Amino acid sequence: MVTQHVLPELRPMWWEHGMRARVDAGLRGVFAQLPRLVAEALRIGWRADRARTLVVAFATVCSGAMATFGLLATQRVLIQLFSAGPTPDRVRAALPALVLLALATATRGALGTVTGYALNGLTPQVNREVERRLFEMTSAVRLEAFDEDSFADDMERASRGTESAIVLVQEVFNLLAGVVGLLAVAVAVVVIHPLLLAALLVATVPNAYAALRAGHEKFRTFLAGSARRRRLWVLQRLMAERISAPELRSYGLRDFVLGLYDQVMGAQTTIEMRLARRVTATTAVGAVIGGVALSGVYVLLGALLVEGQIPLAAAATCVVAVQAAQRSLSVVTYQVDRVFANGQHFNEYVGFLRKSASHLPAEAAGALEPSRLQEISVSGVSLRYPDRDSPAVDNVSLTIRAGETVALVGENGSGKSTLAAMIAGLRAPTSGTIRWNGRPLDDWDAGALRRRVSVALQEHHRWPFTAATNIALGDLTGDPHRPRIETAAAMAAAHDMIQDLPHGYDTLLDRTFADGQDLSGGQWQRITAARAFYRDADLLIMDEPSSALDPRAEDTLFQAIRGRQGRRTTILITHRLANVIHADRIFVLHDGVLVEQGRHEELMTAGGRYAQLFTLQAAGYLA
Ligand SMILES: Nc1ncnc2c1ncn2[C@@H]1O[C@H](COP(=O)(O)OP(=O)(O)OP(=O)(O)O)[C@@H](O)[C@H]1O
Repeated sequence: MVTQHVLPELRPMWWEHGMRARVDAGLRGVFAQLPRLVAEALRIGWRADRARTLVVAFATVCSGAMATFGLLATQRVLIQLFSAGPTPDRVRAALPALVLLALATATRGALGTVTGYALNGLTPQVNREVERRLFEMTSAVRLEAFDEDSFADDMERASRGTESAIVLVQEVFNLLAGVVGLLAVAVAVVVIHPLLLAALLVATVPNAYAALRAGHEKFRTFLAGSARRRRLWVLQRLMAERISAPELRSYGLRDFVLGLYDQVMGAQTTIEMRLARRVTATTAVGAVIGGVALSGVYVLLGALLVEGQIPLAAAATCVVAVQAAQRSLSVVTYQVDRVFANGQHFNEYVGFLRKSASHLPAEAAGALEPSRLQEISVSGVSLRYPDRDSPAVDNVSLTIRAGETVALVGENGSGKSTLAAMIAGLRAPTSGTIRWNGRPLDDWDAGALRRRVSVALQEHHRWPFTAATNIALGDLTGDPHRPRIETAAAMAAAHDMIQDLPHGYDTLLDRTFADGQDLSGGQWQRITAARAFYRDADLLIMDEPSSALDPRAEDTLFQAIRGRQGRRTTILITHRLANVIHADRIFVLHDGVLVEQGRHEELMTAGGRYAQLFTLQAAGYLA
């Protein structure tokens, strides 16, 4: 079997975008973008905590100034020590410069501590500010945003981009520290002897260029390995996770998956090894050029010394300066790469926020407080999902009056859930209008309207909270009320089951946490129904509430639903047609179109699609 067919090309991971941008931009592109990224990092820091950002910036620059002082003081010390005269006198003469050197060194150390302290305080604030803005956006966008193929990917990358924000800030300050350090050395060297600046450049620039090129090759290597890492990630999930473990064993898939591993990894490892050799070659060439250049500088210094152009002290200081410059330069080259790559991740975050703004609900045209439900009317409503040729719901019109229990039935994919989601206000129709008490849904205050509707979705979520909280989530307008929670649970046949859990209603329903428990599919479905009952809503929408329930639980649930009839309004979606016999009206959908409607007896007499489905199902029970 060809691996490509089993493990086709996977989507790039979030971090690969930054890497790819780095490789594509090349060295010149990286430098062109640096000023914008530096400005962006400073802006984030400034927004999160002005005082700390100022402290870090000030300490970084001062620390550079101290480096200049330090080098100049070093030279003064050397001049005094190399001057003529008895040794004790020379040491005494060097003392003031030595004190200055010690002071500059100590101040630099102190400034480093101040910078670290301020940055540590800045980190949680930047993280919080950036993350909160993301969550404010992801929890506000319309549901339709999630239908877009790229949305989930963009969000994944954006959420990783939040982690890059503080890294970007820190690295920009590191970069600034490196640049200030370099300038400090340059200033000190010029003050000592202008010619030494040329020597300094010769000794450091070739090495720096080689380091940047090697960095470029390393990025390419990393990128080449990304396909391997993505596949490894998939294979790891298949071979090492709980969810796939039972099937892996029951079908004896171990050798098959290990075979896939060998194929994928064999090819990838060869590519990576080839690139690794190139990185080593570039680094080695860089090191040789750097070494030769440095020897040249030392030869130049020797010549200047011999000809008496510079004093011995200046030559010695220059050696110290070259070493300091090399240290700063390696910081700068490393940070340039890091700032660029993290800047790209952060760009993903900024871009996501910008793009998502187009998915935010329109500012409420009307903010009317909705009145108690009297009637819902659906007029000529259609919805077409993106990338779908035919509409999921096609020109449907119907009316539901307060107190009615109506059922939406039809085969898989006929549009029942989509129609219910539009009635619940979770999705906007592509065309047509849904009215609540005669006014379009958009006229009402969206939050207030939602509070009057309770929805048990087919694809319900398993919230990682206790059983009690899972039910109380149905209505967070007041404090959770235990007797009310238990009543809702009893209506959904969940009460006894919850009491049997190790900590009853206080059992945590998530195995990721210590002491957490998992429930069966049917047990979760009971909790979901209980949550919907807990919200005492005008309109209850239940989408396939009993697909995983045992007959006894199903009976309890439908009794509770029938108990609402005449008092509250219920929309029921189910394939178990025995449960819709008592509905006030049954709407039959087929390929998104409303093809029949009426009471059970009327539809049976009509002998249409509903009658066929019902008879088919009933025959199964009688056989
Ligand atoms: N988010 C989505 N994006 C694209 N197409 C979708 C989406 N949700 C549903 N569809 C498609 O819309 C059509 C109607 O789906 P819907 O879930 O409303 O049907 P249903 O009648 O509730 O089906 P079932 O009985 O299986 O629950 C189907 O063809 C389905 O594939």
